[in-house]
Amino acid sequence: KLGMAYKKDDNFGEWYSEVVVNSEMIEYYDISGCYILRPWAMEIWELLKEFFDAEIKKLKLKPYYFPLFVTENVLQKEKDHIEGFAPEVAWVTKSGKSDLEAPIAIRPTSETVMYPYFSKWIRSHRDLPLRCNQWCNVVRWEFSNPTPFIRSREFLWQEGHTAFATKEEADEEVLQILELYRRIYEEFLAVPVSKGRKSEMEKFAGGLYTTSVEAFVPNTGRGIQGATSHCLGQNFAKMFDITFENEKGAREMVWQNSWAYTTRSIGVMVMTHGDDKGLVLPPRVAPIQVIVIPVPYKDADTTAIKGACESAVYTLNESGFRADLDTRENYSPGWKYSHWEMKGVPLRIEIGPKDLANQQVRVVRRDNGAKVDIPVANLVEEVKALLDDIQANLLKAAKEKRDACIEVIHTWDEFTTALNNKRLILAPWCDEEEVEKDVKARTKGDLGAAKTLCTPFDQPELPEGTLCFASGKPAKKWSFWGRSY
Ligand SMILES: O=C1CCCN[C@@H]1CCCn1cnc2cc(F)c(Cl)cc2c1=O
Ligand SMILES: [Mg+2]
Repeated sequence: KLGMAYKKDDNFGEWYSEVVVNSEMIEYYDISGCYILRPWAMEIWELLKEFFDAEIKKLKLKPYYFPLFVTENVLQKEKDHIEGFAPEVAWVTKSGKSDLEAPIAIRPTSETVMYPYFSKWIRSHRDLPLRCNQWCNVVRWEFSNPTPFIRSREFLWQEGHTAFATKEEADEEVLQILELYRRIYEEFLAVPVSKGRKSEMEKFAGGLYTTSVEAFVPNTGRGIQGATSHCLGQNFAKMFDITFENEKGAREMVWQNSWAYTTRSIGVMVMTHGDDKGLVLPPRVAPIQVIVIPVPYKDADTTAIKGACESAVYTLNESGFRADLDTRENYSPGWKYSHWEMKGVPLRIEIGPKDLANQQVRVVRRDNGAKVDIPVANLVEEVKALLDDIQANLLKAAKEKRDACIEVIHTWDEFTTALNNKRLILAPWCDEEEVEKDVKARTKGDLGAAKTLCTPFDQPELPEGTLCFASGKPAKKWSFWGRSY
């Protein structure tokens, strides 16, 4: 399929659906909220996983796989943290024609699946730290508008679950993982994110505190949680009796963390960089970084051109780049240019008779369309420089766009104006939950209410006497507010 029917700035929702399908990342499925992830998406997921898994292995995480299914009474074990979630739990009630004795839930997350065994495995301080990670799918039967990658009823994630003897160790790991999430977004997906702490109302109810990396989608003016790293304190240790005998022979409860990022990260990247020609891939997550296309001429030496293409691909692959060539006879070069632009391939190399004669290739950048002729002898170093520049350029452009959306406000009127202008709001807040609830109530509407996105670790100076924009009480911190996904 060539060309886009929708423009990003005219009809963002339709544009997004079209990009993820035309770039061959997603195939729609006949169950609402479920999507087929095709190679162009899975290869990106695998590149992210390769980085993240190697990094957590340096932190001594061990790979596990726990069952998909959890019994009702085990799932209900942690009532207060799941009471709000009950409607989204998917249940298996039959096998074949016969009813199951008791319904079995499909995991929406794995605390209740894992922690009874943490209790069994952890006896002594010598069993700590326990560091468990699994790469799996989870199911949450949500009803709000399903969106490929962003909000689906089944998604892929990694979930880390760790246990330590001391709070200090847990606190440290929360931030180590959060930094890895920042790197996933900024160094791989070229998406700027803000590290911060969730409010008491927005945090994971079963935990002690929640940190997150928050992204922003300028086209919709909505914040979006990129990944989350919780300190659970000793809450689950108490609930599941996860205790250990310390060096002095006394029994203590463990301190736990849990953290995750999901295939949502791919959707955020698509929304951030895509344009009206389709997907734009940051080189570090591009399944193909360079596509080489022969440009045959009527009486040109097509064999020699094809040979030049093959040797360019070979040289680039030998140098560690993901290069491929498109020698399909049944498509014109022009068709191929549009096709690979739609798929977001960072660099296109064209080789025609003139290029052959001059021992050069024509390189075209997907991010800004710039064309440059480079000598075959300099191919590897020039391609490396271009890919590095594209990676940096995409992050820089996205950061500038996100920063241009940030509006610092001080009063309620400024807040509502900024909200209606699809801004990412930075506001002084008294940090009272009642006020957060009040803002939600006062901004309710069909676009959804405003909420706190996070309190950024990087706090601007808060002058003495600054008042909360919503309550007029003394402000305690700057927080990001806005509508969200
Ligand atoms: O965010 C993470 C990181 C990885 C492990 N889990 C935590 C908390 C997950 C919260 N959460 C999120 N969604 C849920 C949906 C549900 F249906 C039920 Cl029963 C529970 C939950 C739930 O606890
Ligand atoms: Mg949810």
